[in-house]
Amino acid sequence: MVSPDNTNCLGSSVSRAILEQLTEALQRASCIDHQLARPVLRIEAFIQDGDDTGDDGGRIIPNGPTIVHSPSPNTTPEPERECDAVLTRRRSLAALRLRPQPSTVLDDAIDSHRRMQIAEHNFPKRAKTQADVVPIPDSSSLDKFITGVWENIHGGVHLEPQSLVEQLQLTAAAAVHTLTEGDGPPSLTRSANDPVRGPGRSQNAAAGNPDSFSWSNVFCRKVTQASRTCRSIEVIVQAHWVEQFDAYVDFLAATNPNMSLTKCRKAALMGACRDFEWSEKELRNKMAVWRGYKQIKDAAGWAALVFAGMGLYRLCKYRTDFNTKSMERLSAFRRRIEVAADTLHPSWRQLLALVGEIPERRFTGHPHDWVVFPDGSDPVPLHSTYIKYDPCFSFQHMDESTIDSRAWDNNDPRWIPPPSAALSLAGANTCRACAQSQSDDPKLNSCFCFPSLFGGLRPPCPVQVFRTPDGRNNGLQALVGFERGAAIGEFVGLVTRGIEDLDVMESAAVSHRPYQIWQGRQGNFTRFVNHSCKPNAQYQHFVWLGIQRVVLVSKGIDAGTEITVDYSESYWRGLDKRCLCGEGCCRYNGDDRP
Ligand SMILES: C[S@@+](CC[C@H](N)C(=O)[O-])C[C@H]1O[C@@H](n2cnc3c(N)ncnc32)[C@H](O)[C@@H]1O
Repeated sequence: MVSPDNTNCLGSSVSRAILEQLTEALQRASCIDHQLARPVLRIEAFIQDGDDTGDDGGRIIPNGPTIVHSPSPNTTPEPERECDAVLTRRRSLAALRLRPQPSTVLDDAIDSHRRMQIAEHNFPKRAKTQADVVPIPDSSSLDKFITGVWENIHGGVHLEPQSLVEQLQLTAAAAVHTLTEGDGPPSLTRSANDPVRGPGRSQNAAAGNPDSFSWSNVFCRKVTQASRTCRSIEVIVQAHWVEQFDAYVDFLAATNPNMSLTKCRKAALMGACRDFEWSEKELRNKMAVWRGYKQIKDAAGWAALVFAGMGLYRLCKYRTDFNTKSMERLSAFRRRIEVAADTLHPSWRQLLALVGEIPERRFTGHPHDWVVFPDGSDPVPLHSTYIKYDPCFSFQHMDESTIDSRAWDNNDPRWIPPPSAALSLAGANTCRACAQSQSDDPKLNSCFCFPSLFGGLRPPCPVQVFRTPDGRNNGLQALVGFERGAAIGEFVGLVTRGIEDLDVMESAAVSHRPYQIWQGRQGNFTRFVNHSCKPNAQYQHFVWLGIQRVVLVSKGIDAGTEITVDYSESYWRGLDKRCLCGEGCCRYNGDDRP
């Protein structure tokens, strides 16, 4: 506790220091009245634990005008004094400081590049981080592992065994060009001890030129892909080795009936140690992890191992989620992972030739040509799930809408004129949401409202068409989480008009020219999004290069949940169907519906 004397001392010290520090701070910040219309002075105060010697050695903390009650200065050597200064700051008894101006400019800049700025009434904004919000528990190691697999399959991983050979060739080419300058591919870097050019000439003369940069990009991509392929090969070979080890132990046991199983294992292990040239401890440690790889393979198949992310080693080393229930859960993903791997990476199975498996592709076509089952049953072809409704069912998957020429004479009804003279002066391809310029060329594009859809590559979306268990036929499931405000996909199909009594998206770029987007025969995965009275996504207009698009935007979706939207009142009105969303707030499940 602080004694009355000390309190008095502290009081006068505080007042004096406040005046001194305020004067100093206000002098330094004299520019305030030029920048602010109505400047307000804010002062923060805090009291911390500290010693109560009563010594009024007020010192200024370097990062703000502050008064601190601290021990008197000492005479220790420099380095120790520095430590002491840190200690002094930590042990401060009381302090006051001017509150820094919030950096609004910086915050705005970050926001505008990440998310579209949309009118409050219809855009799912990012969730606010509030202190009183109940924290979402971290997903389990197994969930993280599964998410990692989906991200790799739908991300930039390319598993081409051929890339290993290419890597060797490219590395050799680069090595040659590190020594000889001129013809062939440009070299990447020069070492400071370059034997040809001598020390001091560390930079490649060609560095910075576009050809060199482009070649460097390709080289880096190929080496990264080759390394990724090597990593996949490593884990499948190690999982396979554990199978070989177990088989050898069985062989020893069968051929040596007098040997106990433990002795057989030991014999096999010692033989392996000799060949690996590792100690028993080293091999045992490695084997424990490799056995984890084998268990993952047994449950979720080779594809889960091949496309595993960085979490695989951790999962297998610490085995936090290795129990029967988890492995059963994992096995429900086996076929689903295969569908995605086979359709998006048709040559991945070639890697399995290394472990004696027949690399035959099981699922062909488009990833959404298959309907998967959450319980892990075998996926079925998409058309088979519509035969009973439409014997002639067919569906063409496409990434861009097509214009029905009979309805629109190839004049895209989604075109909208620039909204104002000011914007048109800024450029016809200026984004209406972020005011940045839009281009399909990533080098020229500056609009990052929906970067996964517009202005760069459009990677495959991590979603699967799944069989609903409750009579809604198929639905769309998110394989990874989509944060609030993130684009899931564009609603694409046939841009037409005049369709009646079929599910269509009604829209209008200019009020007198309504159009419809019909997904009955062609479109993308958004065709499988069901209605919910408590949806986790919604459709949103977005103008890209002067053409109105309809974007499916997340309102916050967890991995593994069904993606739903609200079809709206006008869809259900007069329709001879009941809503099966199952939500407590369901508006269209009874006879009393409008
Ligand atoms: C755009 S499709 C959605 C995908 C559809 N479930 C399928 O298998 O093709 C719309 C149709 O799905 C069904 N549907 C979607 N949401 C539903 C819901 N909440 N309750 C009942 N049926 C629904 C209706 O048959 C509707 O006509």
